[in-house]
Amino acid sequence: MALAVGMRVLTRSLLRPWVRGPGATPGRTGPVAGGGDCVRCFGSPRVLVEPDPAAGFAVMKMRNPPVNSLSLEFLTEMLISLEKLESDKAFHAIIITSDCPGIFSAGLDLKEMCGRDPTHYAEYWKAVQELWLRFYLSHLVVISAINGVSPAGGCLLALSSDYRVLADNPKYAIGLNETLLGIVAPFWFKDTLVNTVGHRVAERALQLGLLFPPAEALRVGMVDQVVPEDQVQSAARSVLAQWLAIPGHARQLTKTLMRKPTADRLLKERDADIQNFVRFISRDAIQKALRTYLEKLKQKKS
Ligand SMILES: CCCCCCC/C=C/C(=O)SCCNC(=O)CCNC(=O)[C@H](O)C(C)(C)COP(=O)(O)OP(=O)(O)OC[C@H]1O[C@@H](n2cnc3c(N)ncnc32)[C@H](O)[C@@H]1OP(=O)(O)O
Repeated sequence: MALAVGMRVLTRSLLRPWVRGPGATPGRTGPVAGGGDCVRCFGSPRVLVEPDPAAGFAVMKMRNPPVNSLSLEFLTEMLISLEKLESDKAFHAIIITSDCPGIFSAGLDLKEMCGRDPTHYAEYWKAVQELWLRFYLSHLVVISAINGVSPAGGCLLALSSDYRVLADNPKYAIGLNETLLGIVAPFWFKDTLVNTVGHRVAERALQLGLLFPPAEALRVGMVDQVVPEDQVQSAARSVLAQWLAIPGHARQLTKTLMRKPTADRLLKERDADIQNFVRFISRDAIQKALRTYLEKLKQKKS
């Protein structure tokens, strides 16, 4: 409920023509990454959408610096942008990528799960569920152009796409590393991984909290393609052509056929999953583990 209200308010206030660059004003043209001008860009503070309606797709750039952690506001803005693209018949596909150098997404925002009250945890988890359901079941072709590291929730986002292109940089590890934080990936994270890499690889990866560097990620099927870093966007665009050449209704129905049973598991027990999350995350031992992990991240710097 709170999410629905929040989304309505944000839709009105944030989805405006978006123009990049200092001093830019809505409605004017601004420069876009990779050169050229972006006349039709729109979005919100944390999500830049570069549409190419003639080609039938848009690029959704995550820019929640420093690490694209999936805060409540950021999740909400992503959902709104996705909804806008899904409701426009000009778009058949999106490419998700990052505007934060070296980071695709650091996953769920640990600050949303630490030191807050149960009402907040419930609202946050509902938004996380919603993001996964919307991306996983989107009728659009969703391609991830993974141009940075993507642990845990960042990996889940990539796994929810139809196709993953990863930049070949040994630092750009991908995986569900929850156990390293002392937490447990919920069943729908696990199911999404199993559907991608199979049961055995998922079982080992989940228990050990493995983060796979590009060559390994390709070998186990976590990603579909590894390309030189400067080619990740162009490779994503090239592969899109193959997906868009398939009759849309047939591809969409097939996607639903493949994914709906997995999504239905969560849909059937959504409230119970929220209660479970709130109970789990509120435990003193879990709060302590998360605080320690955040502290370690800080200490790494000094
Ligand atoms: C029954 C239910 C069970 C619960 C299930 C919960 C499922 C959870 C899923 C998740 O996604 S949990 C999050 C997992 N993410 C990680 O483990 C990544 C942690 N971050 C990193 O490893 C690194 O930050 C990085 C992404 C590799 C980037 O490294 P870099 O050296 O470039 O930056 P840092 O100096 O480490 O970080 C900058 C800044 O950002 C803060 N930060 C990093 N990650 C997060 C995060 N996930 N949430 C919130 N904040 C994050 C970090 O603390 C730094 O902050 P400051 O020190 O500058 O204040």
